[in-house]
Amino acid sequence: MKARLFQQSVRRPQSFRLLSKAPANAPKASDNESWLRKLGSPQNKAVGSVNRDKSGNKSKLETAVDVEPRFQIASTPPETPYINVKASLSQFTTVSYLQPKTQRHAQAKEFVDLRVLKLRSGSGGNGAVSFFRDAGRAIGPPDGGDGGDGGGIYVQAVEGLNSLAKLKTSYRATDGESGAAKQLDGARGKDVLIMVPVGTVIKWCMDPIPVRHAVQAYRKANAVPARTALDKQTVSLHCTGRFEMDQKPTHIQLFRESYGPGEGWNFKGKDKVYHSDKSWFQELNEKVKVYDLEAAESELKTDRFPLRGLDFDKPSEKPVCLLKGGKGGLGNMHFLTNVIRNPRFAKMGRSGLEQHFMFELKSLADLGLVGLPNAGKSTILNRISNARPRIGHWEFTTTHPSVGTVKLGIDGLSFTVADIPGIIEGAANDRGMGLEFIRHIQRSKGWVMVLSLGNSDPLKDLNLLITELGGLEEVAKKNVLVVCNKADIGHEDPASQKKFYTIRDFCQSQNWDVIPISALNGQNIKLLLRKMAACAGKA
Ligand SMILES: Nc1nc2c(ncn2[C@@H]2O[C@H](COP(=O)(O)OP(=O)(O)OP(=O)(O)O)[C@@H](O)[C@H]2O)c(=O)[nH]1
Repeated sequence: MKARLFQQSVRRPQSFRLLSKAPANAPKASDNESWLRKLGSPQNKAVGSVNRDKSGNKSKLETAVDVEPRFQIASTPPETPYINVKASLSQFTTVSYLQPKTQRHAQAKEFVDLRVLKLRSGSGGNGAVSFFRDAGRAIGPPDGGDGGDGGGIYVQAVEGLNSLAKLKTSYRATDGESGAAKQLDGARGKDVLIMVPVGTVIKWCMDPIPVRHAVQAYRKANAVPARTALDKQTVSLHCTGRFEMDQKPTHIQLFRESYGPGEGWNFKGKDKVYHSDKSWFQELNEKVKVYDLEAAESELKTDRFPLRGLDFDKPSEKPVCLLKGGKGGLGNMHFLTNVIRNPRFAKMGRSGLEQHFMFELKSLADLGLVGLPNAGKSTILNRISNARPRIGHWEFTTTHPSVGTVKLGIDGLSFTVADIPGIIEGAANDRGMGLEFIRHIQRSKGWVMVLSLGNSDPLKDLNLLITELGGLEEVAKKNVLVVCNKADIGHEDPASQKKFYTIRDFCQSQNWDVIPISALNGQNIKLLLRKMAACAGKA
């Protein structure tokens, strides 16, 4: 905490009756000296991670390295004060941001479930250099007030929103105002509050511009899809976390570009060169260095972001701070001592923090409907819920997810179902709609895989779905229900029936539930609802 050494924070000028006397709240050299003494010397101060590793403090992009897909620990304390993590770039950016802007904007009009935002908190205002003056006194004690703290960036999840479309591309909180004469502290910068829908996950991400360039270069050299290029490039991050036990990285350390200890002075009248030569200034500066180090240490403690992101899966009780504003600088009244009678210098405010974040809206549906295009997912959702997704006999009628609520009519029991665009072979490599919409079913307890018995080989379709969703192991993490739709097509034909039995046998081998239905004719829908409720964990 900043030491305010004399009087309370003063926001309004005082009126003085005795014009030639210094004001009653004028700073006292003895108070200032006792504060400076208490700070101690920078040598004795454990500076922790502040000074170390300044050059490597940024997230770094590296190319063409084969890495583990998740977070790989590169080096750990005590060599560095951080757990250094290498991760594939795909963890910290998104394929859709590699597309040309025009394509993204066309999609943005329809449904926005992903945004990359550039956020910046405000810098602190500068401390003022000023001296008390009145008719009877040419120059009185220093009375320069402190700069106000910069505004912060906050996020709050609220009910009633269902898209990220209204978010701007960048937000900037305002800087704190500079301090002024008569011990006036500058006003605090204005905070920015970003409202997001419940279900939003915020992840730290790389600045999309260098990423786009790096990926383009990699793809040119290797002729691979964008997702592969992202997977093959790594980003190195300084992380904090549990050091003692298993060295588990939990937070990404963010770094602001503020001045170092002993820097950040504003001089008035005589300049920096003049002051740097003076032993009284050097002595003072040595002590103020400790104040700067403490400020930097406290920034390092707050400037951290969860490695795996912030999940707003319920409305937030109060706004959550993403980026804290910079601290205001000290006014010259703090630097009056028995030796320094006219401090013509004050501290600058500390800088704000600029970072990119990825906002993803992940639906909170209990069940996710997945299937190849045209399998009949939208028809099913239409029949069983209040959702009205588009139905068409052409592929990819569904271009964005829709969520419907299914009411069972028993004890008010209900569950929600998300329909996402059809998955095709190569989706994992961004063919078709890709796997961009998978986020909407990632939270779901159960996955309902919809197959069309009208297709020639539904078992092949099922295997394709499993592969594109990440393999059996990934799928097995969910409750699974396989729905064989379009059972009306050739239902009396033994060849058609055989298709269903083959699927049924496969499902039995996986311990998955299976049901034949006709969504078009409404056959077997009641039983389907019961099975879906069980799959959603509601029955
Ligand atoms: N015969 C028959 N046709 C069906 C059945 N269910 C859906 N259809 C038809 O299949 C076509 C595709 O249905 P949709 O519900 O749009 O399929 P979808 O899986 O949502 O398709 P995408 O939007 O491409 O993902 C439509 O023409 C439906 O009328 C069914 O049980 N029997």
